Amino acid sequence: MSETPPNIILHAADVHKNFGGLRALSDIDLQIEEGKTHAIIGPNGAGKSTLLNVIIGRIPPTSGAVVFDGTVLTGKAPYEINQLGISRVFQTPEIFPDLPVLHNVMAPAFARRDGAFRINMFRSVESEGEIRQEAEDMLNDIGLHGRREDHAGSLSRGDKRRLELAMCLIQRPRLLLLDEPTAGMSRHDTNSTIDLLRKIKSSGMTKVIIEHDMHVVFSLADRISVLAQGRIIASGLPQEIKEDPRVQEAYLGGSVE
Ligand SMILES: Nc1ncnc2c1ncn2[C@@H]1O[C@H](COP(=O)(O)OP(=O)(O)OP(=O)(O)O)[C@@H](O)[C@H]1O
Repeated sequence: MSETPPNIILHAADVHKNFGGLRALSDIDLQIEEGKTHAIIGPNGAGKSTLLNVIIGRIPPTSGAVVFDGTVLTGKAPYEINQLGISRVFQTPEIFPDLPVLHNVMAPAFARRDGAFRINMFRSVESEGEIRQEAEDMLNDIGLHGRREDHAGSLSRGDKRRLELAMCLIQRPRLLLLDEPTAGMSRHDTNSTIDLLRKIKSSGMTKVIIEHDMHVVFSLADRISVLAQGRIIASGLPQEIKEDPRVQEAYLGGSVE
């Protein structure tokens, strides 16, 4: 009996991006399988953030296209791409610093339910028991429940990142893009974030993760693609990538562990 072919939920096809004379991305062909965690690794300046920005519509590619579940994303505005079910956790957390932590998580849950943010949303917050409960459960999962009444701006950098992750997860995206989700976190917080990301794996959410920390990469990734100087030099299972001499070479002769 033949195996069912994997469902490719995202395909970046023949993507190129030039910044003036600089070729930030060349010949990118990246296929992301539905339900998997796909890590993109590579040295500084390899083009990882540029690739993520092309996927979410923040940067138009010079040529090529990105297709999500049969829909061409290229040319769409970031909010349209978000409405298709793609969320991204940024390197610099995008939160509402003057609002309580709990309301930060409730806001995107309202947006998911209503399709857009409503100006006076928080007037009806207390009556929105279901959403409040969902947000509280999410804060419990992410370890921030004890801080729910504090202003988000007062959180540590690592906690702000976890809050932003909660804000993305509560939208229940089909594809979650994580740009160095554990940067700035202590080892303890990094490990709890790994645990949380593992936990949501069972929900079937597809994740693309950019990460420098190899402990995080090898704890989470089902597949890894390696970018170097704007090109994908290797793509495969974690063990294959670990043993690939081209990857070792791209990391300046260091070992990938
Ligand atoms: N807006 C921009 N204008 C001009 N050059 C840019 C721009 N954004 C990125 N670059 C350049 O494109 C190349 C790829 O950058 P990018 O930030 O995508 O790499 P990266 O792999 O994410 O690096 P890091 O791991 O350090 O975050 C770099 O040479 C960078 O200087």
